[in-house]
Amino acid sequence: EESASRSDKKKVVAVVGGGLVGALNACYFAKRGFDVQVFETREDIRKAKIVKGRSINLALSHRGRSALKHVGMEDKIVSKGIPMHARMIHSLSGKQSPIPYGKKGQYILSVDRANLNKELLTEAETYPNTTLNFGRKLQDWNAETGLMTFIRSDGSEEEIQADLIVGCDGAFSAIRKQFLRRSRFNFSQTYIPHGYMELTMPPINGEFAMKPNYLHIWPRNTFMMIALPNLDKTFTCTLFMPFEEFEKITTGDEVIEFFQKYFPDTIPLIGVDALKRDYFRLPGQAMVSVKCTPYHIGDKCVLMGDAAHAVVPFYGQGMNAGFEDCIVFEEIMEQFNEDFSAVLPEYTRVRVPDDHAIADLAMYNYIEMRAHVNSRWFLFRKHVDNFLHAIMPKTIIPLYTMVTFSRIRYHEAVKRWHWQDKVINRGLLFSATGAVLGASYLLAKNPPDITKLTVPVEKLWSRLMALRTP
Ligand SMILES: Cc1cc2nc3c(=O)[nH]c(=O)nc-3n(C[C@H](O)[C@H](O)[C@H](O)COP(=O)(O)OP(=O)(O)OC[C@H]3O[C@@H](n4cnc5c(N)ncnc54)[C@H](O)[C@@H]3O)c2cc1C
Ligand SMILES: Cc1cnn(-c2ccc(OCc3ccccc3)c(C(=O)O)c2)c1-c1ccc(Cl)c(F)c1
Repeated sequence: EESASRSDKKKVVAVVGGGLVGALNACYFAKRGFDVQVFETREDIRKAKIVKGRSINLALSHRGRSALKHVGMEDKIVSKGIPMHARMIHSLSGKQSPIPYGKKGQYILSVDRANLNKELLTEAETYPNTTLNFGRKLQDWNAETGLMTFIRSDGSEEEIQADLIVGCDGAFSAIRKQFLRRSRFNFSQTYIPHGYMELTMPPINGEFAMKPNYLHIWPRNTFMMIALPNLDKTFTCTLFMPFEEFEKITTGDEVIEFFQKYFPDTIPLIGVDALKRDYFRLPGQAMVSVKCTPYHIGDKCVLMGDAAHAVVPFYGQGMNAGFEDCIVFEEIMEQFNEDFSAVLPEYTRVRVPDDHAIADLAMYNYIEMRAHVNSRWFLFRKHVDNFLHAIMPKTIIPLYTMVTFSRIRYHEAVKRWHWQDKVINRGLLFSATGAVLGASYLLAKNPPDITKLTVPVEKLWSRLMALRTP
């Protein structure tokens, strides 16, 4: 058994998983002077050949930026991100309607996933007390002794001891497997019936095919598509659709027929041949929601990122929540002076309600968008949000704003959202009652000739309800 501890003065922290959260976490623990060992299944992605046209991007917002800032990485990552100041809602007719996210400084950033991971690994490696071990897949580990067994790329086994194990090995975490064997460990996993597929929208004459500083959204109830810009002037489009719909489309012509029906404006932008080719490159990918508690075992192991809480991507918060895990853990390490026996239980107590809240919010968004949201309803909802926020800025803060542009704890944002809903409903009830009483008084005083009413009330009502139907 090989002991990883090089120096007796500082404890050994093993970060399992060198993805986005693991790489950032390595920086946090290294900054504190721990002897950090990162173990990642994949080979070093910085040495892998560039896979052209496979740029996957993510929306980085305030929570994630705050976590990056703490280890001095915010400016470097933001400088390679593309600001998206508003949503651009695409209607079926191809009409594009921008709705700002908020005040000038409130924008989200489209960042390249692979580059972000590489930058964070490189930053972690700049700490002399950090070692990155690639080609290591965690096979098993012992919660009492902290002894881990890794399988190397050549099939050989390697045993490593650590004082603290940080499980950042994603939604299908091997670290979490041990948790599942323990009493009073609560775990839920839900696959949703939708899948996702990424398609690339190339530049036209060297320029972006659409306006770049927007999160482009095509809300079609059951079907949704988004597009985020990349530095190479392409857009990465993500199509969300039920697996049974993916399975119905089996030929290139059926792909075009489908896009003609739901996303006609994107056909000339993505290209007929590219659509027919890229659509069959990979099948629709699954999306899973994982919730569990507690996040720790004794003073030995803690889960962070998707290993602790995989969320469906309908809020663009998965990575942001995982990054915020790092900064919350850091704050508790400071508070309890790095005493793991106090830090780990406190981290579970503080963080579980928030990560469960964002998991629920993301699922709520998915269900809400799938059921009601077409372009008219999306526009209506967001204009109402922005209007109420404009007239009562301290009282009404849109939920999306609290989640995306603040570090209000996720579960507090949900509580406030419910409170605001009550205020609005009471307000609407009050003003509706007032309007009815006032109108009745006026009607009683001088009754009009109702045959001359230009737009009968039922026509108004049917127009409002039409916003909700596709
Ligand atoms: C379609 C889609 C769109 C998304 N869009 C956004 C967005 O816009 N904004 C946002 O904030 N989030 C978004 N997310 C969520 C985001 O991708 C995840 O939350 C984030 O990648 C989680 O990071 P992680 O490091 O916890 O896990 P991962 O990124 O999954 O990294 C886990 C790492 O652990 C390694 N590993 C796994 N098992 C082992 C093992 N046994 N031993 C050693 N290493 C192991 C893996 O190789 C991987 O490198 C999206 C997700 C999806 C699916
Ligand atoms: C990647 C990313 C970053 N943020 N968002 C996001 C999510 C939801 C939103 O509103 C929900 C709503 C609109 C209208 C009515 C109810 C709810 C908004 C918004 O307000 O602009 C933005 C996404 C995203 C991810 C997947 C899909 Cl499918 C999608 F459309 C967007």
